[in-house]
Amino acid sequence: MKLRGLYAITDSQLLAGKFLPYVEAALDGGVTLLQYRDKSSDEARRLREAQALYDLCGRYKTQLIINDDAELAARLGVGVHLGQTDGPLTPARSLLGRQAIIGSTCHAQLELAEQAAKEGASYVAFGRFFNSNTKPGAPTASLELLDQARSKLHLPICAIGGITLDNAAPLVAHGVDLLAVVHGLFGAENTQEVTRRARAFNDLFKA
Ligand SMILES: Cc1ncc(COP(=O)(O)OP(=O)(O)O)c(N)n1
Ligand SMILES: Cc1ncsc1CCOP(=O)(O)O
Ligand SMILES: [Mg+2]
Repeated sequence: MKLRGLYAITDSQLLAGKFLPYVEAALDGGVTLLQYRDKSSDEARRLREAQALYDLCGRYKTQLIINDDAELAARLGVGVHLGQTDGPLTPARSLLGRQAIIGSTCHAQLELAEQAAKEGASYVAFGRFFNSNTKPGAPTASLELLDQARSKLHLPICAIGGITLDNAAPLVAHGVDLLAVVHGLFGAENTQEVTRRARAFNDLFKA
């Protein structure tokens, strides 16, 4: 499966009280990957919500990715996204199998991406590219880094951090395969606007 297009990421605070309708609206507009990102330690809620997303993704033929938690991903039989402090990639690959999508945060460092590629990552993620409400302190990455990554890596490249419809086009022009978005997608006033934004993000890959 080609990893290219919109990568929607949930946010428990932003989506409080409208979690499933907003996610479904995004899937309706077209989502290549959906990441369940919940930084709480409420395991029961995490399992319940991840299961609900799994069911929804099944209906829309979208791939679900769990942030941080390879055990939960294994329980559901889906992919995982691992940051630099979320545990090593190799055991996660053994746990989840050859087919599973495993993503790796590489901040703004090409060396981290090369290492992740060696360890069997399915995609590498750079960012943040812009000011982010969700993770203001994330290290900043540049378009030049994307150019270097594109020429050195043979893996899908994901960009993250403050991405909106107004600033995403240059990222795609510099070789990004996946646009990972929280606020720029789910910070919308209503579900119709979420769907419109999802479609518009995907259209950037057709230009
Ligand atoms: C697609 C994607 N890219 C980067 C991240 C950030 O992961 P990490 O650095 O582990 O930070 P948290 O998201 O866990 O706070 C991501 N989640 N998804
Ligand atoms: C998880 C993460 N990692 C780097 S920036 C970021 C947050 C992305 O959210 P937003 O699209 O709202 O900036
Ligand atoms: Mg993490």
